[in-house]
Amino acid sequence: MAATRRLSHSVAVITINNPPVNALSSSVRHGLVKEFGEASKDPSVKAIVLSGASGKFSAGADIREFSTSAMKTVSLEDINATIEASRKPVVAAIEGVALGGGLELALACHYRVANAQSRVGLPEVLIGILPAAGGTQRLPRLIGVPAALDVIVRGRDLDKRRLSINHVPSNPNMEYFLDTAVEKAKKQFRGAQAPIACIEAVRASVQKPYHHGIEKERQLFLSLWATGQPQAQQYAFFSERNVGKWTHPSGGRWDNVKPKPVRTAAVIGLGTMGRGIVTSLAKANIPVIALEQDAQQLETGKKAVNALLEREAEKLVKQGLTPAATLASVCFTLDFAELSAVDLVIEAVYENMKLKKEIFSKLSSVCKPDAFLCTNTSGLDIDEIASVTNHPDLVIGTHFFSPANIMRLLEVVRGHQTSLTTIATAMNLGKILGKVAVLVGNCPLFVGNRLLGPYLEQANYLLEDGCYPEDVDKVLEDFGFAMGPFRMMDLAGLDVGWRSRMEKGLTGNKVPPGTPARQRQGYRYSPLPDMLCEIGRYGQKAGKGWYQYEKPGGRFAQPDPWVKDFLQKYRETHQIRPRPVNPELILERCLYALINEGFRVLEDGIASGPEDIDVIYNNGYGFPKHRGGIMYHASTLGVAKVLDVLDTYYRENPDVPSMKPAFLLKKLAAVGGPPLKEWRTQVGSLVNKL
Ligand SMILES: CCCCCCC/C=C/C(=O)SCCNC(=O)CCNC(=O)[C@H](O)C(C)(C)COP(=O)(O)OP(=O)(O)OC[C@H]1O[C@@H](n2cnc3c(N)ncnc32)[C@H](O)[C@@H]1OP(=O)(O)O
Repeated sequence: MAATRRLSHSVAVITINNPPVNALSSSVRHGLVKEFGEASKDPSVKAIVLSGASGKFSAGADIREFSTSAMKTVSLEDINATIEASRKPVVAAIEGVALGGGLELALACHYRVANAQSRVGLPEVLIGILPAAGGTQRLPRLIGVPAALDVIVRGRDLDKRRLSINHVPSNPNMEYFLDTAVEKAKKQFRGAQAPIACIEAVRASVQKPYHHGIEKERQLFLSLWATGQPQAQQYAFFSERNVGKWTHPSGGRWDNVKPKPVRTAAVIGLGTMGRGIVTSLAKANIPVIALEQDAQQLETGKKAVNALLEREAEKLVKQGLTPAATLASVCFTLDFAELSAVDLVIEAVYENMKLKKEIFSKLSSVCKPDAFLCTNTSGLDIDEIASVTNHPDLVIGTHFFSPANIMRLLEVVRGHQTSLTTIATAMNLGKILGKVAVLVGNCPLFVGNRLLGPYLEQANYLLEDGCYPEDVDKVLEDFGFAMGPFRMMDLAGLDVGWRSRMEKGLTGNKVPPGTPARQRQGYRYSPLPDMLCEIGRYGQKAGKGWYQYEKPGGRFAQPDPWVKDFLQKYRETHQIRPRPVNPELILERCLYALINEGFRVLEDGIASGPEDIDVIYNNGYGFPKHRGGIMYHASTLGVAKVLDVLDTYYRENPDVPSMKPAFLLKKLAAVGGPPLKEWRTQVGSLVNKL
């Protein structure tokens, strides 16, 4: 786990060797103590170099050990203290990664050298903890408080050049500076405790001698652990890695099916989604052909892609990296024939089945027979789209999230006939594009958007019952959501859902005459969002929706007196007596609607496990990672409690079927609420509908 070799007789090189990332597991720490002790004692050793095997210094503490007794064995900070106190010079030779405890180890050394490609940072905050092996104490001493806060509280990588050009800044108003940082972190990280603990630990580095600071750092770590947030965030971390290990009921898996290379790709449609997808492919150095239907749209799309690539390039230059993607790797065309040789096509036109089928039928005739055909639909039937092609086995859904060049999530949707190679290729493409790809089954709206339905439904009912958009949004944002449901609807555009409801005959002229305004097929229905769309209040892009904005496309949502008046009149018209709804109830209704649909997705076999749902909702819909995910949160609430609340609500509101407790939820409660990692087994015994 750690071994020593000698250079020039007098230099001992201690190398950490714990594949795949040289995590500082208990065995590594023991190895370091032994090797370092021997090198220190050996009079022929004049200097010690610490390094990592396979081109990686260390990715830090072994996160899997945090909840185990292995943490109680030799502590990293004790090792760091020993290294720092060494009379022989100790040099950290950094390659690859020096993250978290890895960097803290390097900070304890007397000197650090790093190659230009190495990633150096303290990302502990991203898994709910703080750098508690001296990082919050040593880094401010090395680079000053403002720069250290930036690295520690945001979990950012350290900019290597900044270290050399920065002189340690003195700040006459340090307390004010730190208090402001706390306020900012509270707003930015919405309920996450780790960033605040990081700032408090750095505060201790300023106020107290080193050993007091270290003690404060340790206390903060322990109290953070007691909040449960680190466990939740670490579950989210590993879930993101586990979803890559996809399995298929036929026995195909991530490790026994080989993806095909994607050397060239094409994107159909240069709207918002298409532009982002083209940029994403270009960034990954995949030459791409972008196709539009008329010259003007092609030109507009080209300008937009250029602007996105320029922005991406600026970001890289700021990080000291050389941008590889340029407009030169994108070819723009109006001609389908130019797609004849590409390995993979991603269709990204608007959500219309007829149009998508026309395109796929055309692609099937112009593309080479083994080209993979992907659709960026956000919820249409993959099998129906595949049915018009000659090779339905090569058709798959690749649901990107907007902006597609930034958002990390990719839902990979398999149809009934999608081949294993097609799945492997799409999942691998996700990885190449730097996304977290999650394999899901084919059902209306797939996983993420399907979950959104009952959640937004409850949010709308809350307005009917007496709340205002800002009340509901505040509760969910305080819980930690990046955005409440009404701000989110305004951002996405209310017309998207409206058009889909019109197509389904839920609103507009297809609704049978005499249908009550607040009912569809005997169930409760809220026409509120339809009414907003009918008068052009589409949300942010229109300058008004559930909120008002400074201008069309403006970003600052302000509560709108018009909406208040509109809701009051609506309640009067429908003789609804508004009643106060307390924040706990708002949270419960929205959250439990989400959770219940999550259980249904699981029992339908659409997601293969709770982690898949959590990764999708965390990365695509702004669920707070410090709460692990929807399903993880349900497991911490306890399935019995979730069932009880849903049962009560559904008994009182039998006209809201989305709140009828899911069968799987009842089953889990009946078997005593097993831990989340056992839920997959319970689902396995239900019918797999894929
Ligand atoms: C009073 C108490 C005192 C306690 C003091 C503790 C102070 C120190 C704390 C820490 O150091 S916490 C850890 C901080 N480090 C990180 O958060 C880094 C996390 N890892 C990554 O960001 C990435 O994995 C990477 C290192 C950049 C490599 O990325 P890459 O894309 O190349 O590979 P991955 O698929 O992400 O990972 C490969 C493999 O390795 C596992 N893994 C990664 N890091 C860790 C880790 N720190 N501990 C345990 N395991 C780790 C990862 O899960 C993958 O495993 P498999 O999925 O292949 O099984």
